[in-house]
Amino acid sequence: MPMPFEPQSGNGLTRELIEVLFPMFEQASAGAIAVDREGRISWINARYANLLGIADAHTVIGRPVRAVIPHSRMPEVVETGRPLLLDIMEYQSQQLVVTRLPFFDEQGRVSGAVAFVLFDDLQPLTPLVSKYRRLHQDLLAAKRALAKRGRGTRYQLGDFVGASPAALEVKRRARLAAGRDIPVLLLGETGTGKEVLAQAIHSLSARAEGPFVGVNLAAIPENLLEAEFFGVAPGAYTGAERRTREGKFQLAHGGTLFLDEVGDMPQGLQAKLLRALQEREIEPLGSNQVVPVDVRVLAATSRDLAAMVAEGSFRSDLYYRLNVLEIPIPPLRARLADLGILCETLLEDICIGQERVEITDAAVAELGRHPWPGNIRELRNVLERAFTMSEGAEVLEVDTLRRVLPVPAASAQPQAEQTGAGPGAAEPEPRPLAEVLARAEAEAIHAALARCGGNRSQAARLLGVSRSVFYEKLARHS
Ligand SMILES: Nc1ncnc2c1ncn2[C@@H]1O[C@H](COP(=O)(O)OP(=O)(O)OP(=O)(O)O)[C@@H](O)[C@H]1O
Repeated sequence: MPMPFEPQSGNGLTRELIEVLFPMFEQASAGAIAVDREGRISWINARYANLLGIADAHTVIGRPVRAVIPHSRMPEVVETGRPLLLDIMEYQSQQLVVTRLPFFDEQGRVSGAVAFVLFDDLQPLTPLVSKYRRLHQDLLAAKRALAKRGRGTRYQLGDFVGASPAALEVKRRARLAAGRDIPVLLLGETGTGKEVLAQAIHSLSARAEGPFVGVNLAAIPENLLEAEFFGVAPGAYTGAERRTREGKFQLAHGGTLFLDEVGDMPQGLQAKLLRALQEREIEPLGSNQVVPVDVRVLAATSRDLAAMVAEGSFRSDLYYRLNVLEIPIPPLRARLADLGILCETLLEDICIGQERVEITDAAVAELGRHPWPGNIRELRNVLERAFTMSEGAEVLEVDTLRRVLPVPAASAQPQAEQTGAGPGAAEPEPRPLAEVLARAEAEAIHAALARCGGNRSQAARLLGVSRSVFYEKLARHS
């Protein structure tokens, strides 16, 4: 050993190539072997024999390669005449990365094959393998998202996570709602999953193949709402487009119209919406023609709509029209039994394409002490921040969560006061101004939401900003 390598004969290019490449490959590889056209070992170098734990290489010459290396694919190469350029082969507990090439005689017939072990352990390939896995998972996630978007929705009923009695009751009602073509009113604080449920009801309903169109009444300036709902006829007013602009009603024709924050609908529009629902037709702005529409309305609000009816700020006839079936969704603090499963599901989603992270029971219990004014949206946000801060740790611990949980409004005090240290003794670490401002803004938003029991219109008023500015900031910090 080593024995000279002598392919019995070869046709031009292949033989030349093998002659040029062979010494290089043999030197650079962790082992090399050759077989004849029957798949019997005709040559093996000392390094490979060593790697396979063969004390005397001569003892294997002439033996069928599979008798020595059970998972070898050399017989396949000599049979097909096709190379296997990159393969991972198991040998006992090892994984070997191998390349196998056939060689030919002058008549172009396969006369044998050579194989090189490129790596005898996968460690050097780890960055490549994990990048491949990440890309593969990203691709799967993108395909799933695309498939759902094709139907206009991203959520199914299974996406409303929870097994507490309260969560099961919500799902029972959602199934009931899906089976009947009636208006449904979803009641719940911000981030409790009203939109998740609305989409799930649509996906389960007979209108599933039709469009799902959502409109957030609190996020659209009042003067644009009517055009947004009913569309605009060509040249309806100075500066209006020449083409017809379709409103949400037309866009939702044959499907479902989801009216989010319906409690924020101005009185004028309430009357027009009621008419549209009763007559099943609409009149685009600037047009004197009515257009028939077939939509099923799902409405949602975080406000106390019954109280608004009692005080006269919401039309009672519209309220009864929308509220044929009511689905109250409890806030997260009222179904803490679901916290564990929610964390698990949300973390799975957050980690897509990256290493999976778990959460300890103690950390879940710590989360249970927070009031969650922003509900599941806020929980997701906290877990995302914890995941980022955990810097590759496999488990989220209590300490990491304490660092990212918003400080409850009542106990938010300067650090020096909390530690009892004198002035200047516990100076906070300077952070970039943008980060400090963003954190202060997020905390103010959470504190306002907590104070108003999740009612965003009230929270916006408390902070002295318009509803649309509040929504925009809420989305940024959620
Ligand atoms: N039960 C749930 N299971 C899993 N994820 C949920 C659940 N409820 C809400 N979420 C997640 O929380 C986020 C907010 O949900 P959604 O937009 O449906 O809430 P919402 O009640 O409509 O909020 P808003 O009133 O502010 O519009 C989404 O990322 C959603 O995926």
